[in-house]
Amino acid sequence: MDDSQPLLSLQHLSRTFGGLVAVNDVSCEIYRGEIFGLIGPNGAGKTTLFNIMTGLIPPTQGQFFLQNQSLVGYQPDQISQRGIARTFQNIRLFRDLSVLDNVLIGRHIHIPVKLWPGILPLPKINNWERVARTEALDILNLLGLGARQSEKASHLAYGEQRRLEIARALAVRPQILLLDEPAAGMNPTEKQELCEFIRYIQQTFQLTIVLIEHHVPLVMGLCDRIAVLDFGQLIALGKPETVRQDAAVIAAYLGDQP
Ligand SMILES: Nc1ncnc2c1ncn2[C@@H]1O[C@H](COP(=O)(O)OP(=O)(O)OP(=O)(O)O)[C@@H](O)[C@H]1O
Repeated sequence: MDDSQPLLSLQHLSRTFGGLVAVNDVSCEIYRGEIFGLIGPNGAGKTTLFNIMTGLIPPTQGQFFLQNQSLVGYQPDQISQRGIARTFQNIRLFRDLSVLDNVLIGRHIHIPVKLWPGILPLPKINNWERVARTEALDILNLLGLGARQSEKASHLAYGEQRRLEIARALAVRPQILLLDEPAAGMNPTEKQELCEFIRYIQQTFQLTIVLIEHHVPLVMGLCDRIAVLDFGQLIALGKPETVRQDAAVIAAYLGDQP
């Protein structure tokens, strides 16, 4: 693919809930390999935009494209198969399943239909399972969780659970990873480690990353470009140093930030 072309293109996306305009005519383009930040005050529409991009809710208006293919109307699993994976603001793990099984669940969207039981012989299915387990374990090892593979997810520390959520999203083999407030609930040291971790997975898995984050120093230090939403509208888009000095952004959001 030509890297001068956007990987993800949002075109005039809007979403209303009753009379409330949660996302209002948002257009922007995200390029391969970027770490792209999405910031804005509470209720600005950030998660709603993620929910649209992952097929959880349809936009009221507008389109979004992955490599020129419109994904409006696609279900979450179809979008995931095409390369967009996400984590959630509140950790959503299967707490009673093992660490490894949590990652395998992410991997299972790639089971080819022809491998479903009853269609192909058992050895083929077993082979697929073996490959899936090896890949899942590779991801866990890369994320420093390999030694914990058999433990229940609920036994992991908070920061480890966040990493496990990311491991599960990576098992989808995404091109784009959407992280919804990955630093929520972390102390300053953990936030610093998270920054390094995000850079590490971006390079190791050749990802494009879009992250929602309230911690401004983290976003400014980590992201290549930042989009700022306010009352559903895109009020600024650019490099961190440009966005930081934008009068509308300071008035809407940065004024009371550290
Ligand atoms: N399913 C829904 N039904 C009704 N209103 C909704 C729904 N989802 C979101 N909203 C409203 O849409 C607006 C945008 O919400 P959203 O969660 O996208 O904001 P946000 O920028 O992610 O906020 P935060 O930083 O607090 O997570 C809010 O006013 C919210 O109450």
